Amino acid sequence: GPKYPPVKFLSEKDRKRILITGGAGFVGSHLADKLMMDGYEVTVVDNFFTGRRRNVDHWLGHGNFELINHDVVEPLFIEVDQIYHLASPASPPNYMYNPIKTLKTNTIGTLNMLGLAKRVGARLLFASTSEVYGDPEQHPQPESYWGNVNPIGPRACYDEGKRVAETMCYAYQKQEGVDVRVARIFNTFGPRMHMDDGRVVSNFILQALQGQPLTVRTLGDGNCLRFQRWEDVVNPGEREVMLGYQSIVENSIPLNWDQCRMPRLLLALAGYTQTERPNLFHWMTKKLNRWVRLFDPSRAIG
Ligand SMILES: O=C(O)[C@H]1O[C@H](OP(=O)(O)OP(=O)(O)OC[C@H]2O[C@@H](n3ccc(=O)[nH]c3=O)[C@H](O)[C@@H]2O)[C@H](O)[C@@H](O)[C@@H]1O
Repeated sequence: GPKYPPVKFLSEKDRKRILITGGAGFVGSHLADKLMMDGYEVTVVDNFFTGRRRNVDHWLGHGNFELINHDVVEPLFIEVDQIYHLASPASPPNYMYNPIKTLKTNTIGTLNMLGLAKRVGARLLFASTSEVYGDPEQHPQPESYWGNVNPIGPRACYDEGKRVAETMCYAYQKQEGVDVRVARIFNTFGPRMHMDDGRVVSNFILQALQGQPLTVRTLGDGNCLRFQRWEDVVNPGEREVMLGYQSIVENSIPLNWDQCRMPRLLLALAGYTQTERPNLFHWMTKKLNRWVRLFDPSRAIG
């Protein structure tokens, strides 16, 4: 039979049934791996808009694993103990490709998953985003910051979709007693990201591999966008759900490199040295960079 990664044995009582929406996507599939290896029963739901079957195909046929081709905009009736609701395109070119669909996914899709959580009494974690802060007027942004979003701006379908989804989560908590968690995820990178994702890390890698200048944007004061590895998103997110931390958490652990340092490392990995190719950086320094979002890690690690 097929060879699967090693899976812990859990007794039937401990073997929670866990739904991951968007579970064939970049972050969702790493979460699926973690929960599978921890011995849980994992159901992945994905419509394969940006998710890929190959991200989870190493689990197909495993007794603890199920893959359902389903769009969360349609209601879903299954029996589960926990829900990780990650379904949504996350990179700007993807979510701006069909803004109405992005809105439906984050609003109707979230409503459906909250309805499911309410019916079966499941705890639900909603994957929100640093984009709820919009063009922040405060640096870094703590969870208590309300944000500064243009409701009709080019990113509004995603930003406002995630904002109303957060509102729905806490409405279902207050009115219906649904046990919710909201994690605001900041720029994440790692294996299984699309090469054409359009966000900065994959852009840098592509530029480095093609020997093109790396387009690095920095703030005048030397501050840069911060990144997190996928492990630093999946593990705290999982801990929040399993251990029952409550309230909104910026789901971030600071990584010791940022947008200023990362390009040098990528170039080294691509086999270049700066002396060989002195023009490999294209630094763009701006006095005030409204779009820069920096997380405040105190709550996530405190
Ligand atoms: O309109 C209202 O007045 C009511 O709206 C919701 O109730 P309801 O629309 O019946 O639906 P929920 O049970 O909250 O579920 C929301 C959605 O999730 C979907 N759902 C529900 C359960 C399920 O297992 N799966 C699933 O996809 C349903 O199709 C529904 O569209 C609220 O929960 C009620 O408090 C409110 O009174």
